[in-house]
Amino acid sequence: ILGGSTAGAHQRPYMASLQVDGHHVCGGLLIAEQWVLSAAHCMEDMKGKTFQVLLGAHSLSQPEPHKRLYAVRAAVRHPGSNIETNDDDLLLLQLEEKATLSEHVKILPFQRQDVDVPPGTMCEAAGWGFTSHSGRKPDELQQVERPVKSREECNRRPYHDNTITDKMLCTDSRKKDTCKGDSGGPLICNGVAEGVVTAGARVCGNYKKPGIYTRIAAYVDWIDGVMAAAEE
Ligand SMILES: CC(C)CC(=O)Nc1cccc(-c2cccc(CN)c2)c1
Repeated sequence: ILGGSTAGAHQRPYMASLQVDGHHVCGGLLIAEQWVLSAAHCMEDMKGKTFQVLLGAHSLSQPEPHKRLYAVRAAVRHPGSNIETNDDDLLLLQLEEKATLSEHVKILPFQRQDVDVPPGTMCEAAGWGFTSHSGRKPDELQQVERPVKSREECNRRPYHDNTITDKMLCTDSRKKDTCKGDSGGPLICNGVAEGVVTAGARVCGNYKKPGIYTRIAAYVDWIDGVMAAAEE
């Protein structure tokens, strides 16, 4: 997160850190007791290694009473996701067991109505991604407030030039923005998860490349279907 601030400890108890070999790779959000939603791009460069999911954390390094690392039983990428585009950039992770919910570990409701967030709406992103262009990594969860940018404007040059689909949304990225390591985390508008951070143009804090998020409401059927199928 560029240009943001340290979140209040455990004020965002739905936040997940996706870890490989004990290192933070991507963010995620707890959407059900046994399911974390994240971004499909986070599985690149995994080289067959496995994810673990850290819940209940504020600091990545310090021991915290409610911090717990969960093994992943299943990782389900959206079938439409691919490395060339930002399309369908969603990943569902089934935890090895149901998460123990508490004041520090809570489910975040996501938007189920497939209606665009009005441009200008102030939303929040959070994550343990880079806090500088030089790639500084925070130990404590960071957050930033960003206004939604209309798809119509976001699709113009010099912005994303007609690559933003109805299943994506944009936020202004001047100075304050998401960055590497924030992928997979939530964009929260009025207390509801509306988006999942995608790497987009893989640049940060440049007003010409607004932040791109996958619109969760456009994938409700897929999300419900994957979770239901695992219950059978
Ligand atoms: C395996 C993946 C983690 C590789 C990857 O994501 N790289 C990468 C590099 C530079 C910026 C970003 C990035 C992420 C989230 C938001 C943004 C821009 N808002 C950029 C992402």
